[in-house]
Amino acid sequence: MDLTDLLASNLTFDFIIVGGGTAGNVLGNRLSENKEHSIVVIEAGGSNADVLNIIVPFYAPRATPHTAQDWNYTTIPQAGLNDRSLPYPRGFVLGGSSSVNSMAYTRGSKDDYDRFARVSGDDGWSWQNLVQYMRRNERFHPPPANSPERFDPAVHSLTGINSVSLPKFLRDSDARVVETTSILSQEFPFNIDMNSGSPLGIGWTQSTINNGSRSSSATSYLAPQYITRPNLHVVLNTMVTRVQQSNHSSRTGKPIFQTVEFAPSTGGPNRFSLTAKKELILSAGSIGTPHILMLSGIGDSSTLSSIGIKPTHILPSVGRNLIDHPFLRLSWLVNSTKTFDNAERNATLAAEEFDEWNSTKTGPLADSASSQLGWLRLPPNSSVLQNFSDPSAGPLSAHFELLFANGIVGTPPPTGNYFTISVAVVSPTSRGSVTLNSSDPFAAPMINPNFFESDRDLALMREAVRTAQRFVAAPNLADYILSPISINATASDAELDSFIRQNTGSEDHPVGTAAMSAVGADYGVVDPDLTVKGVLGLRIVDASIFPFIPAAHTQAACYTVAERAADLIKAAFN
Ligand SMILES: Cc1cc2nc3c(=O)[nH]c(=O)nc-3n(C[C@H](O)[C@H](O)[C@H](O)COP(=O)(O)OP(=O)(O)OC[C@H]3O[C@@H](n4cnc5c(N)ncnc54)[C@H](O)[C@@H]3O)c2cc1C
Repeated sequence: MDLTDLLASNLTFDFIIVGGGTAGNVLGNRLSENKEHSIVVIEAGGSNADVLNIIVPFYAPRATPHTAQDWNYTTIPQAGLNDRSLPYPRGFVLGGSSSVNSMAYTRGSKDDYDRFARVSGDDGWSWQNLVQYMRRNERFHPPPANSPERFDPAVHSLTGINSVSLPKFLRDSDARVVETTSILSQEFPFNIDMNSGSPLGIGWTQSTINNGSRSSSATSYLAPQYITRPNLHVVLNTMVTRVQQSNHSSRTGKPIFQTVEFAPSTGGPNRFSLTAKKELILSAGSIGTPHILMLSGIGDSSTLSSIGIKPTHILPSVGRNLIDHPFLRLSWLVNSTKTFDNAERNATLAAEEFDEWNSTKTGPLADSASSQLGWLRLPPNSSVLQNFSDPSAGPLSAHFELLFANGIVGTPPPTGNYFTISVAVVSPTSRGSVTLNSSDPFAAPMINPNFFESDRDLALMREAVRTAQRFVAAPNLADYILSPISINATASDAELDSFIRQNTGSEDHPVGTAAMSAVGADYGVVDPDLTVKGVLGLRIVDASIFPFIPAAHTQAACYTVAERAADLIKAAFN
């Protein structure tokens, strides 16, 4: 429904969920399992249906940035990146970032979740206790029985809601990458299944793809059999402008924040409001959630007062602790004509590929761009680890990631064929922020991922690049790799640092801006049950609550958090 339908309906709701994104739609689905509970999900963006750049897996890089499905944010100038500002995509559409992301589905390591449990003091966030929720999320589509060993069946669930699958269309670089894992097995071991809790090594990418089309929280958790539930309502094109105190508890005196104020996403002066009968849940993501909290006066009181927002509840951690993965693409000219650069330059070939996808949901467009991922740690004797303490969650967590692709992701140069290894620092120590310079809810917040604030992250990125350069120097790739188009393996550290600062962007994984901490901690925004500290009626369920960033792409963790949160909410209102 749209806002007009909602206003005309006079409906009331037990649960109001702000943001129909990755986490929000999990909650919409799970909470509406109880027919007695009425739910509304309020989403700022529009429908995901019929948007080809969302549906066709290989078109994912076209879904953002700077599109109608993107919030079109830009970071503030990054001191660590030669003062460049970066595009900072977030899904502005039903399904949120799960509708526009690159679909890699990586849970992360046991250590990542055990650190969540340690810092929150709640063992429910440990790997062992979360596996059941990972399995509720995942509906794995095993490849045909005769395909080569590319996954461990024991790791996967066939009965969850969100489709996950392995690449179906084999690309020219696939066999070369896998062969290198046996030729250089010491440094680049093959990992049969990176979702086992022990991700280290190189293995096949698992992606949120359902028979050749994207699986997002909108296509899975809001599939027709769920969205037609009479107690589940989804309102599109409606921007939540703040949350408001509706009452206070006569028993504890604590303020109750169960009212939400909203407006058409197109803007204008009109404001409407609804009060949840049971709970208001923010699932607006790592940028949207702290933005709404601060607009509501929940945050650091002096900063809020300085931009004319009346503080309503003091929680200085709101918007702090922004953590993201710095990301850099490296490409090499190769001695092969079978890369996906060809179709980017040849309209006839591109049309043929689209026709194949359109008629059978197969072919090169039915998979994402990256068929293998690698999760690697520095060797224990690395000088980086001698100069800095280990920033990872533990010995099972990677320091950096390699993403392999059979061509240039995006627009290639006019001639040549390419192989790409993108690299990312996945155990970063830099911390950034989301702040406001305006009380106008339609003004973008100031986003500062603060890349390379920490020298340790720059040192890790340097090692990641050197590692990718060693990978392409493998003897089996000698007649394949011709020359680097980005940076030479002979570059000095200073030259490499300068290249990194000039070319690094975001892997689009912001987390941590409304972080969970232990009950009674003097920092953090939510308690381990994800309720906002010091108030009643308000909970946060999205990537903003992560206290640390997993050494992984972040959607699987986000789905997992939302699945557990649904159980916590059900338990609280049973
Ligand atoms: C381009 C891109 C590529 C990525 N690639 C991968 C990948 O390959 N693998 C992976 O695991 N992760 C990837 N990620 C990250 C992953 O998608 C996110 O971590 C995850 O989806 C975040 O989920 P969320 O629920 O926290 O937020 P979102 O899914 O972003 O949901 C937030 C929702 O809230 C809505 N909203 C925000 N503010 C308001 C408001 N004021 N009123 C109403 N609605 C509002 C938004 O429109 C959105 O729908 C990528 C992200 C992007 C953007």
